Amino acid sequence: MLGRPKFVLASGSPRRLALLNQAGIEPDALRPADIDETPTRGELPRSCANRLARAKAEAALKSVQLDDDLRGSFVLAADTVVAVGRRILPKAELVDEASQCLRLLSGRNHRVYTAICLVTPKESFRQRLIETKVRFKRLNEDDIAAYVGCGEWRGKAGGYAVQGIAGTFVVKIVGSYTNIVGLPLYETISLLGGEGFPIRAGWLNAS
Ligand SMILES: Cc1cn([C@H]2C[C@H](O)[C@@H](COP(=O)(O)OP(=O)(O)OP(=O)(O)O)O2)c(=O)[nH]c1=O
Repeated sequence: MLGRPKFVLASGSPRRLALLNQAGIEPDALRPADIDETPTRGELPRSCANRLARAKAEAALKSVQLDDDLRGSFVLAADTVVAVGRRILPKAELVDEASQCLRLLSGRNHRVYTAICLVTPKESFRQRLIETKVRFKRLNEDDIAAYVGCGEWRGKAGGYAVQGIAGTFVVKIVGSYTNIVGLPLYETISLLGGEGFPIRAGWLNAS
């Protein structure tokens, strides 16, 4: 009998791995893609997320094709973009960037887009774009200074981590919570299941 098809996660994000594990999927390999994630001039948030998820999947596929053990795997990549209107917020690395993001997000709605891109063993590309609307409470300068001091925002789109202290800023979420953290589980699992990946196989040892 053939075993379960192999699964490669094209991501270096510990959050994406943890979310997949939560769904009972243990990747056979991680192939983070080292690509330039700068939005192009005037690029809209949805297009940016779609383009980067695809580019990450393509880069990982190249490395999978060169690996005798992994050839023919499912490959999954994702990209998360936080936006206020048409404006894409950076993946904050500096205190100033994070503070500016939080000033923009304070007391208003923003959108989090995660694009997922799945490459099937036959090398078809399947893509989905998921949108979540988030409303933050009003943040004053003291709130912002205290938050940037905690550091959890580093490397995160929009300069915050909803799964951390920033969860206390959330007044309302419309849509998928896991989409904000970086991998929309319902849509990811539906996509994988629809392409014949045995989703429930990993549920046996869950506790
Ligand atoms: C908004 C938000 C984003 N994030 C994270 C998810 C992603 O890891 C990151 C957005 O950057 P991405 O470029 O989507 O992902 P990444 O560079 O971290 O990982 P890779 O490209 O290797 O897959 O921000 C949170 O963890 N919590 C949040 O609330």
